[in-house]
Amino acid sequence: MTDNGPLYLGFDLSTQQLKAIVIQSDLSIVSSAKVDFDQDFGAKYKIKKGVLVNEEEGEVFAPVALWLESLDLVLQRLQEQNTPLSRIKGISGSCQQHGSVYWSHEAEQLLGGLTEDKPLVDQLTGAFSHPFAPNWQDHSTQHECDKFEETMGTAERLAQATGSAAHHRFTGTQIMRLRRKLPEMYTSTSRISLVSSFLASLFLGSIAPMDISDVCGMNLWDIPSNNWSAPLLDLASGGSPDDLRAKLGEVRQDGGGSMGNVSGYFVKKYNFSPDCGVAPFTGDNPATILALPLRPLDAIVSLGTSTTFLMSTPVYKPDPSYHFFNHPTTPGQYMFMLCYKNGGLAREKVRDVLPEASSAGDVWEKFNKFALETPPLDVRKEGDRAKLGLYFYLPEIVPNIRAGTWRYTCDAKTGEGLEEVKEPWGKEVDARAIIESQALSMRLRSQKLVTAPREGLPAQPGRVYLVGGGSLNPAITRVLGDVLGGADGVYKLDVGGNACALGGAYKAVWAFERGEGETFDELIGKRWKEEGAIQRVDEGYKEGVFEKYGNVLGAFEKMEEEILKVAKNT
Ligand SMILES: Nc1ncnc2c1ncn2[C@@H]1O[C@H](COP(=O)(O)OP(=O)(O)O)[C@@H](O)[C@H]1O
Ligand SMILES: O=C(CO)[C@@H](O)[C@H](O)COP(=O)(O)O
Repeated sequence: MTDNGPLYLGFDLSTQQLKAIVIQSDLSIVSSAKVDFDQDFGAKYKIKKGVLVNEEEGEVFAPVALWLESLDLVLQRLQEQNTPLSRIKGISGSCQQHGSVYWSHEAEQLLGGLTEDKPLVDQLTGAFSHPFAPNWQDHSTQHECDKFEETMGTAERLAQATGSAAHHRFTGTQIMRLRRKLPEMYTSTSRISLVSSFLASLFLGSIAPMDISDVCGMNLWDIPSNNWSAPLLDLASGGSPDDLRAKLGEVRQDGGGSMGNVSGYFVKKYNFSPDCGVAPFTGDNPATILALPLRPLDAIVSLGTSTTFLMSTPVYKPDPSYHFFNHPTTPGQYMFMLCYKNGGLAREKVRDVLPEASSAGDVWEKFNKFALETPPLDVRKEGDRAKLGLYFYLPEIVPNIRAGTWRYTCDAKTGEGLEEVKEPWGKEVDARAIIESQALSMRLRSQKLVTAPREGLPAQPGRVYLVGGGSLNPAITRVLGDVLGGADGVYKLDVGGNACALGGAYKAVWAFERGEGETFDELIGKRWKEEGAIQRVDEGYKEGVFEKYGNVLGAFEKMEEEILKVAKNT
C-alpha cells in the first residue's frame, strides 16, 4: 500500500453477509472485512441464512436493525485491521436487489442528527415505518404479479416497458402488497428506498436517490421512456400515483460522481475524512458486471445464495423469461440477467443427503467426488439414456414452478422419448445432475444472445467468469464449463465471494477519478491487471462434450414445459 494515495470503499450487503473492501486507485486491495449475519447476529434476530420466513404467506424478509448493527460492526472490523479510513476518498457499494426499506416521517431528521456516542441501531429505530425489508426470495405476491401483467396487457408488454415480466420479488409488487396488508404502515411511510439507496442514505445522512440500474428491479421504471411508468405507479399505489412517486423520490441518472459528503457520524466515530464522497450504490448483480472489464460475448455466473447469469449488451431485447436492466455506469448499455432462487442452497440440500457425507473437514468433498465421477448426463455406455432433473427446494423464478424435485430421462443422442422417472435414481447422481440442470437452464435461456466466438465453433460465450461462494468449488466450475462452454475458457475471480463488493469499490474509483466523458470500461480497463485478478479454472468449450448437452437441450425445455403444466406457482 502506498503511504498517502486516496482509498475507495466498496460494500456488498447481500442476503447472508455484509462485506466491505478497501482498494487503492490502481485497484489493488488494501483490506477487507465481513459480517456474517447468522454467525454474528443469528441468535439475536432469530434469522436463518440472513432472513426470517413466514411460510404460510410465502413471505421472506430481513430485519432492518440487523443491517444497521452490521454496518457498525463491519466498520469496526476494518478499523481493527488498522485500515486508514481517513484516506477514503469515495464510497460506493452493491446490495441485494429488489428489497425495500420503509422510512418514517422522522427519518430525515434522525439521519441528519446522528451522534457518534451511540450505535446506529439505537438512534435510527424511529426512522423506519416498517422494521423489515422484504427479501428477494419472497414469493407472497402472485396476486400483485397478475395485476401488473393485466395492467400492461401481457407479460411481454410489461417486459418491454420495465425490462422484466412481473416477479414476486420485484419491488413494485412488494410495495403494492404491503400497502394492502399494512395500510397504516404505508401511510406513515415518507420514503421508500431500495437496499442500495438505503445503505447509501446511512452514509449520506439523508435519503439518497435510487440508482438508474437498480431501479429496473422494481417493475415500475419504464426503461425506454426513462421514467416511472404512470399506469404501474397508479396500480401499485391504489390510485394515488403522485403519493407513491413522492415516496420513491428522484432517480439519479448518473452512476458516477458524488451525491454528497459522508455524514458526520462516520467522520467522528470512524475517522472518515469530512471530504469523503458518497457515490450512488447499485444492485449486487449490476455491481458484479463492474468487477472486471467485460468484453462482448463474455458471461458472468454468480454462484451466491441465488445463481445469476449476466452479460453486458448494447441491445435491449426484453423477454418475459429474463431481465434487462440499465447498465450501472454506461448509458445505452444494458445488463442481461437470469436469476434463480435455487442456487447455492439447493446444491447444499443435495449435498447434505449424499451417502457417506461427512460434516467434518471439507463439507463439499463427497459432493465433488460424485459430481466429477459421474459422466455427462450419467451416460456411461452406448445406449444409456440421458438423465435430467429439476431440483427446486424453493419455488423457482424461471420457470415459474413450485417447489419440488423431478427426474426424467431421454435418448442421449436425439433428446427424444422424454419420460418421467418415478423411482429416484441414486442420490450420488444428483450431485452432477443438479449442476447440469442449473447450467442447462442458463444455456437454454441465453442462447439467443450468444454467437460463434470464432469460425468453426458453435454459438457460446467467449469467456465465462465465475464469482460468488460456489466459484470456489472445482466440481461446480468443471461441470459449468462442460455445459456452458466458453471458447476462451472459464475463469474464477480471485476475490471469490467478494466480486460485487469489489465491483462497488471499482465504481467508487471511477465515480471520483473519471476524466471528462471517460467511461467505466475505459478507466478500469487501463488499470485492471488480469494477472492475480482471475484464475483459469476450466478450459470451457470441449468439443464433443458441449454437443452432448446440445443434444438434450430441447428435451430439457420440454421437461420444464411438462412440469409447468402441473406445477406452476400460484
Ligand atoms: N466450497 C464451496 N463449494 C460450493 N459452494 C460453496 C462453497 N463455499 C461457499 N459456497 C456457497 O456459497 C454461498 C454463499 O455465497 P456468497 O457469494 O457469499 O453469497 P451471498 O452473496 O448470497 O451472501 C453459500 O450458500 C454456499 O452454498
Ligand atoms: O434477486 C436477485 C436478483 O434479481 C438476487 O440475485 C439478489 O440480488 C440477491 O442475491 P445474493 O447475492 O444474496 O445471492
